[in-house]
Amino acid sequence: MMNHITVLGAGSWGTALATLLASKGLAVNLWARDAKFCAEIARDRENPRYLPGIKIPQEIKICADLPQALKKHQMIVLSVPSQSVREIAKAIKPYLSPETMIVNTAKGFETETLLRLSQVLCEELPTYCGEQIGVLSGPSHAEEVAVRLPTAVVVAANHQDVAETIQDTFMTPFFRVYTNMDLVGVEIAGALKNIIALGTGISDGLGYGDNTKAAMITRGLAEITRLGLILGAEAQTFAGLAGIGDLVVTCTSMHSRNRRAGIQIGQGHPIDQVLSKMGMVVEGVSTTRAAHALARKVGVSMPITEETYQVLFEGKEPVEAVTSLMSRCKTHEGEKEMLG
Ligand SMILES: NC(=O)C1=CN([C@@H]2O[C@H](COP(=O)(O)OP(=O)(O)OC[C@H]3O[C@@H](n4cnc5c(N)ncnc54)[C@H](O)[C@@H]3O)[C@@H](O)[C@H]2O)C=CC1
Ligand SMILES: O=C(CO)COP(=O)(O)O
Repeated sequence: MMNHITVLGAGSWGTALATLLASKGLAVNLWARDAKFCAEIARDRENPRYLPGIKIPQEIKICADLPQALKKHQMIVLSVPSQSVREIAKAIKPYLSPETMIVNTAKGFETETLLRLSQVLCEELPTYCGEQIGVLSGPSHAEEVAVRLPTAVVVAANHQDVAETIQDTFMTPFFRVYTNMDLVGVEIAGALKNIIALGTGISDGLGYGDNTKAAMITRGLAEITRLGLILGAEAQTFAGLAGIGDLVVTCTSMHSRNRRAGIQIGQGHPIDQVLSKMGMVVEGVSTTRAAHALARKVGVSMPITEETYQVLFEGKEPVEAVTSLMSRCKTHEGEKEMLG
């Protein structure tokens, strides 16, 4: 277990995780880049923009000064959007100690390079690659973790002892952490479920029903698994918390920003307006772009991702996207479909 933790990013997830870690009696620093915002949440002990109604314990030190936030740390938790992970990795490099453990909690790919986020961290922080980097994923909306509703997640790393150290650090009576050695699968599952949540939201926004939602989740899992297997993931991971677990919660919960954005897009609101009004990161948008490119690169069929891409980036009407999905050539379920 690690006792001194710095959480980088005071959005919904960083704030919830800092609160969870502090509830265990750990020494927690919470960093955000905006000094005025930091001063406000330090004064009010609440983060009204990203996690309203949740009291931030006095014990958490909140600051906008990165060297100060990292002065005494054993573990760094990254809770910034996926497209900022490289920038943050560069910024923290001078302040790391040889023992620093890094836990990424963002879900996505870097769109420019199509890399998984642990690969981005490995590029920027090669000394820490392998033995000191882990990933926390699984069905865990910040709003529910912050009020201590029972939650189960998964931590993945290349080494079991790294995963277990992170597991011990985060585990509480209301936050159950499993380990998983399939880092590739856990990262791919956590990133891609956001595309399906956008698509399911669009279907809800169009007024379609529970049958449609179930179809989206199930066929979504099939295409996530298909891409994952080609990229080296293990099939079993997609049946676990990072796979079907996170897919179910994100496609059905009103806490999900991806689902909520999808609903508004399905209702016909302009995409730019929907995203700017959300005021929080909707990771599925950049992940759709990345997965679309990855699927083409490796030659994998991802029909829901393709149609979500068409709606988000090519101006296709949501209702036409559903028609395209329903009128695809007939096919079959099962092991064979995983090959193509
Ligand atoms: N909110 C949730 O329930 C969960 C979120 N996640 C993942 O955690 C990541 C962060 O999500 P949220 O906290 O929900 O997002 P958010 O939109 O609530 O907050 C993001 C925070 O990161 C900050 N930020 C953005 N770019 C930055 C940069 N370059 N440097 C420093 N700070 C920067 C923003 O100012 C904001 O405070 C995402 O990848 C998300 O998928 C994972 C599990 C649960
Ligand atoms: O990853 C999440 C829950 O596990 C959060 O999903 P949203 O980003 O869609 O809110």
